[in-house]
Amino acid sequence: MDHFNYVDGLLHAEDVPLTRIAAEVGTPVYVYSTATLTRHFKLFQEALAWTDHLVCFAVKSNSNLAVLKLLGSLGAGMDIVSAGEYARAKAAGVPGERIVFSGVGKTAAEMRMVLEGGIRQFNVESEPELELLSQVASSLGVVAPIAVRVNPDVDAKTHEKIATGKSENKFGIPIAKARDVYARAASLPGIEVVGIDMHIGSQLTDLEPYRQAYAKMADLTRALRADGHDIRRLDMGGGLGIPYRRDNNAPPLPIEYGQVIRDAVGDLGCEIEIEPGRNISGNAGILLSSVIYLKEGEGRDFLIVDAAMNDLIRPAMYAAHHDIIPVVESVPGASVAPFDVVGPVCETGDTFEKAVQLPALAAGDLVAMRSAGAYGAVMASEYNSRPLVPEVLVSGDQFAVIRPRPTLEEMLGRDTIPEWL
Ligand SMILES: Cc1ncc(COP(=O)(O)O)c(C=O)c1O
Ligand SMILES: N[C@@H](CCCC[NH3+])C(=O)O
Repeated sequence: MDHFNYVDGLLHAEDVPLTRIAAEVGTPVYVYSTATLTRHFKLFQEALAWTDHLVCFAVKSNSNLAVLKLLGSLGAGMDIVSAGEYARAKAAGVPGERIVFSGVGKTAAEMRMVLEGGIRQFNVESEPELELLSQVASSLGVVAPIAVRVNPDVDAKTHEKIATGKSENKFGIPIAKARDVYARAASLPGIEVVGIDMHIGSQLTDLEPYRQAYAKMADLTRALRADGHDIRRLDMGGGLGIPYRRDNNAPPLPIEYGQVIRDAVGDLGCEIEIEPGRNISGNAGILLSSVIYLKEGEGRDFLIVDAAMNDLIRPAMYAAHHDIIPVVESVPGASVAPFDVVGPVCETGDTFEKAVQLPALAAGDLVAMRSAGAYGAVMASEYNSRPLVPEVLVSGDQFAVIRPRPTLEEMLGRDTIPEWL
């Protein structure tokens, strides 16, 4: 359930008609709902209510400070993968003890920064990273709490570019090596083992891969405890999928996912961490866009809109589907026709979807691309020198611009021309 609905034939974000946002902010623009973000976050809290837990929002999915502030104020922790995301989480008021640091390529500078600023745990992804972290922590005279990210060699059954739990993927330490790596970790200065971490992929629509992975995690917990390690936290990763189409079978709910976790590791007495991103932010956002032209092609008609692949790259990058709907609801029974919905960028790949059934639209009419709150704005660029797409947050009948559209002057002002040219 989200909070983007037709009211009297006009698409609203909560109580705000999208026409109002388009008129005041212009298009293209991302629009997020505080009510949906809040609801989705709370569903995860409820799913883990049976135990001590921390829901760490995956900042990569939507890193706007206002979004982080909202979730942080509800009690969310943050899963971060860079110094930039750490700085954002802190700027949004999230304390270090609620931030976990994931990623295969953490640098010494990043380690230093988070050790000085406060961090709940490093999810260590390789032996060289472990050695470097030990050196950095020792040089600062502090102890780095760690979980080792273990690669369980499980097929997450998702798009190959976002599956992370197979042995051929770059992530984590092979599970067969885990006991050796933990032994090494325990022997290193500046390192304290606190738990185990896994993350097998994104947009999972089946719980079975989780079951397989978490069963391996339970076995590993017992083995590591037998080896003398104090495993007290289990980070189960993120990845629970969302419905991108209104009409298909919905993926499992957070409550069902929470039950899978409970069945697998509930008897171990560990604190549970999870790292959902898309499931919280994805359906909490839409990309609002205006029609520029209707163009008749040979055998097909194009709807040329003012959003493009630089604003929402998922269709071009993963052949991903986003429902595209008119902001003025089509009257039941009115004629619809197929349109290829495309942006202005100079690539054929700049196609949101082919043959979308839409009512007759004219230049200036608004459309919304749904399910765009995750991996939308965060993956936007200024390709074709198009200004970075702005973002708006709605709450009830009010809205605020939470990232303004840069002016052309601001964009030009970021480059410098060397004086010797
Ligand atoms: C380590 C880690 N945690 C959490 C996530 C969040 O994934 P999702 O947005 O699919 O929940 C990701 C991305 O797949 C990730 O790499
Ligand atoms: N960017 C991807 C998800 C990546 C998940 C990163 N861990 C997407 O849009 O589906």
